[in-house]
Amino acid sequence: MKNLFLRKRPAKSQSGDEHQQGETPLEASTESGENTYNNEHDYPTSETPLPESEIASDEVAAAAVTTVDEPQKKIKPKKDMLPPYDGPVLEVRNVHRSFQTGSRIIHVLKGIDMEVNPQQLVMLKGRSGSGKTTLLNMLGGLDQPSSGDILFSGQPLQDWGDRRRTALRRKEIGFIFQAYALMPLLSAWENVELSLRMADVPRAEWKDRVGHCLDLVGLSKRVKHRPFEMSGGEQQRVAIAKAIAHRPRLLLADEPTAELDSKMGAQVMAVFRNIIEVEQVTICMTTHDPTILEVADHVYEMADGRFIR
Ligand SMILES: Nc1ncnc2c1ncn2[C@@H]1O[C@H](COP(=O)(O)OP(=O)(O)OP(=O)(O)O)[C@@H](O)[C@H]1O
Repeated sequence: MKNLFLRKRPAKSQSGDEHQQGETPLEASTESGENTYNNEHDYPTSETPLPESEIASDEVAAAAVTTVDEPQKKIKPKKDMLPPYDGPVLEVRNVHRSFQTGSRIIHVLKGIDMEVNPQQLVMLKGRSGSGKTTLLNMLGGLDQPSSGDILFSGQPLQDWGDRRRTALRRKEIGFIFQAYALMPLLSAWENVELSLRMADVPRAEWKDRVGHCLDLVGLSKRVKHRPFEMSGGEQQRVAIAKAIAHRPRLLLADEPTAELDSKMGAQVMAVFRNIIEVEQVTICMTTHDPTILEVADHVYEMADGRFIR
């Protein structure tokens, strides 16, 4: 596959080795045809490309999936659930996870240590069954370690009750899945709006926020499409808009490009880099795909429940 990413950043392994970087322009196309829908939600939709300093080449400018009509605004993450904290978004210390199936105990995670810093794109790679999803579930408070600590913005999640962890997930974390997880009967706009409803964002803010998020992922002209009327890449970009709508600090993505071809996968990764800048979000994702690793700031490689690099 060609190198297709919008920005060039060194990817570091846990040992600090830097991956070799080449020219990595985003491939010059979008996967969908002309828009046939009008914007009935009355929000801005003109298509000024990213500033020149933000793009790698004219080819990229032609392809930019992240079009905006105003200089992009930096949006500060909410601080309502957590006190201000300058340290890592995630600190994982000697985490183990075992499951009991019948009389058997399966030791899946065997002493994980990691750190995810603000506005980083961190990838977990490894073979099927190595423990990536198990770890990701714990990072998002969906599961608890058998032992060890996970700190979210300095707060020990294991000391929190279920209700507080659920509130944290709703307000501070966005989830993206391999299979998009969109509501099939709702339009792109309504899917993103649903996320704001779930996070108790005041209704008065919905219109601007939904428009902004769909604009950020390059779908301002597809707001009325329902999932089955969109390509896989477009559906995943709606899922990203949905995941960031409530301004989470952390985005967790489980194999977000696994169902996509290389071009659409590259567009998704370009969107990830853009939302890190604009929304100041931090992203941790799993992948099998070696071709997307170079867009990461840091890569952790897992084998049999441990990091090997
Ligand atoms: N709830 C559970 N009960 C028993 N075993 C489990 C449970 N969850 C995960 N496992 C086991 O833990 C191991 C790691 O699973 P996990 O899904 O984390 O791997 P993965 O690296 O994400 O794989 P893939 O890339 O295929 O998604 C597997 O052997 C799996 O069967």
